[in-house]
Amino acid sequence: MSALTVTGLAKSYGRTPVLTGVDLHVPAGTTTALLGPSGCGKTTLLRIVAGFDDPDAGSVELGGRVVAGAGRGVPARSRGIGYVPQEGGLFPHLSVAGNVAFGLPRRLRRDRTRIAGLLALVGLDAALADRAPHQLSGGQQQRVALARALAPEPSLVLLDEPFSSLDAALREDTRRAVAEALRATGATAVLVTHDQAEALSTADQVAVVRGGTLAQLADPRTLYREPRDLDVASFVGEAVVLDGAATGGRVASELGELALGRPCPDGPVRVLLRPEQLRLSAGAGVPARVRGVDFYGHDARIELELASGLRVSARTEGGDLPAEGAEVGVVVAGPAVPFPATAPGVPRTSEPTPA
Ligand SMILES: Nc1ncnc2c1ncn2[C@@H]1O[C@H](COP(=O)(O)OP(=O)(O)OP(=O)(O)O)[C@@H](O)[C@H]1O
Repeated sequence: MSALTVTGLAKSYGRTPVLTGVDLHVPAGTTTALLGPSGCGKTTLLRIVAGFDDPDAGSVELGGRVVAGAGRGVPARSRGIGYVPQEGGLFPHLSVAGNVAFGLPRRLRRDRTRIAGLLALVGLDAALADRAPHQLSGGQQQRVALARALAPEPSLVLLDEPFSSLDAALREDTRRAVAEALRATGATAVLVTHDQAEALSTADQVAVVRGGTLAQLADPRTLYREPRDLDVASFVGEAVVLDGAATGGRVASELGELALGRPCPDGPVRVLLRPEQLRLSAGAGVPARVRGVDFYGHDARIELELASGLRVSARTEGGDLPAEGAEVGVVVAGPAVPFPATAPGVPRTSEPTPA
């Protein structure tokens, strides 16, 4: 498996710039998720890496070899890249074994042990080997597609929204099986997704694509806890954003005096909290009115209205939930992350309701 390095990559379609200078390094044996809203250029980036499209500028290096840019263009078939498309793309006239064998060198195509090993790798029983693709669930089809992509031991595996057509339960199982198979083979992989939970839970690092470039490249925990700006913060999870005044590493805010997660100059500041940091407490904390309760089973999202009319979200375990209209106390756990008071594009959790 090889490291992937993308440098200064640019691509326009007609006069519309799609990628405007992407720098990305994926260390060998790790998985990077490309996360971004629809139309931000994730697939375009993946297609250039795969060799299906050429960049206008910049380069792609695989294992230290330039495969695109700088006057070079190694054809897709010679890059040693495995590709898993959105919906499997299995050959309908071949059995599961036939599909997986397609990825193997000719001399190994009849090796049932090898094929069973690849199916086991993606969590599938060898008994499925003789089925046709249409006799499999969507999740099983995606696992077969991954087994086929891994069969030739590619230098890099690209997965283009591989779980997007699956329903929630199947999606989670398939995602986990794919992540385990990638880890077990030491694959270098790039996963395109617009699902932040999928990106955070699957990848070693997440690249947030915004405006044709990378807004941030970081490991999942850093990205969630220390986003570069409030736009990234709200893209990778729900954000509670408050204005306040910082003094000596603490900030006075509408949710009381909060500790700051990193140093910032004294003065006006805008801070980020996550809804799971807001704890409801009877008889303690800052008073708030419950304006909505979304019950999800394992947890619940409580919409709270603060004294100023600002609405914020709390995430709590799904057990003892307050009634709508109830007055509760809010206590904040853990530090707030400071941003400049003038941070652009600030996504307030909710605008204050008019008086
Ligand atoms: N072959 C093409 N010709 C013209 N425009 C294109 C072409 N391919 C993509 N685009 C445009 O480039 C932009 C980026 O598309 P791309 O498919 O890379 O986005 P994406 O982030 O993968 O989106 P999604 O999550 O919806 O798949 C879009 O505005 C799209 O309409």
